[in-house]
Amino acid sequence: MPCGTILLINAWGLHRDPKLWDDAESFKPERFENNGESTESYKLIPFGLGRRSCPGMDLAQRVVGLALGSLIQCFEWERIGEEEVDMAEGKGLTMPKSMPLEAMCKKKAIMNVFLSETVDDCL
Ligand code: HEM
Repeated sequence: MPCGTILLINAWGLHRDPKLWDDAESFKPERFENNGESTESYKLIPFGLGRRSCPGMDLAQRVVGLALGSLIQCFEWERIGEEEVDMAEGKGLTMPKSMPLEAMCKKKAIMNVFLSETVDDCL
């Protein structure tokens, strides 16, 4: 390979390779349970690897977990109809959904306490 060649890693392909993953296309968060202790972690590179990997990785992982956890804890979520959510990928570097996600959410009882306390605190 000539000196100065720019090499791009196909993370999309790597993350779906059936030679690397058991049941590669399925959502199985439990497969990462022991991630920190295993060399398996090098198969998952959403933040890149090495000297130029994402410096915001720790922040992003905390914020995404916190935001997702809050949405699940504070709201009941439902599909808008009987059909499964269409997870087809659209075009683009950031893997947008081809169909926008539409869902219904209803605040859980815990939110009444939270909101009334917040309002009371402001008065
Ligand atoms: C889910 C959220 C995020 C993802 C998936 C992500 C992913 C990435 C990836 C794949 C790279 C390129 C790494 C490489 O070239 O090998 C990168 C670079 C970078 N990211 Fe992130 N990132 C995220 C959030 C953030 C946040 C929150 C910050 C800052 C607060 C950040 C700052 C940067 C910077 C400055 C670079 C360039 C690093 C360099 O070129 O040396 N990122 N990110």
